[in-house]
Amino acid sequence: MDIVFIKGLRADAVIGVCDWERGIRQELVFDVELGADFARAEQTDALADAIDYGAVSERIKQIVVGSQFQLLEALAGVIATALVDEFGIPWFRLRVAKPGAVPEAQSVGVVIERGVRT
Ligand SMILES: Nc1nc2c(c(=O)[nH]1)N=C([C@H](O)[C@@H](O)CO)CN2
Repeated sequence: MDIVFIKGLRADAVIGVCDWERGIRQELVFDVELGADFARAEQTDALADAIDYGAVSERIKQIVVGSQFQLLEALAGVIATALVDEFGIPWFRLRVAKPGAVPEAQSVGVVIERGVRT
């Protein structure tokens, strides 16, 4: 399987379970690996035959800035649904980091993986 990746995509959201988090926006950082088969894009050299990392990035940002979840898991789940339903991606791994949530940690967050990696 080939991979299209997005690393360090930043977007802010209302996110968190604590009262103080409900009234602020916090920056989240996304790393995404998208499974692909490059065979057709290699032949045609056409973006239409590739997973457009720009379009995927824009969609993730759009979801994030409009969201108000408590848990990172819930936000990741909505993004996962979009990756499957709107982009038809057969396998992906999505990491959502919330820097600063645990001051003693460099970063914390969640990783979800969906689909079958071939
Ligand atoms: N698995 C998770 N654990 C925690 C989350 C979360 O979204 N997923 N969130 C929090 C708080 O919002 C924290 O970031 C601030 O106190 C704690 N644990």
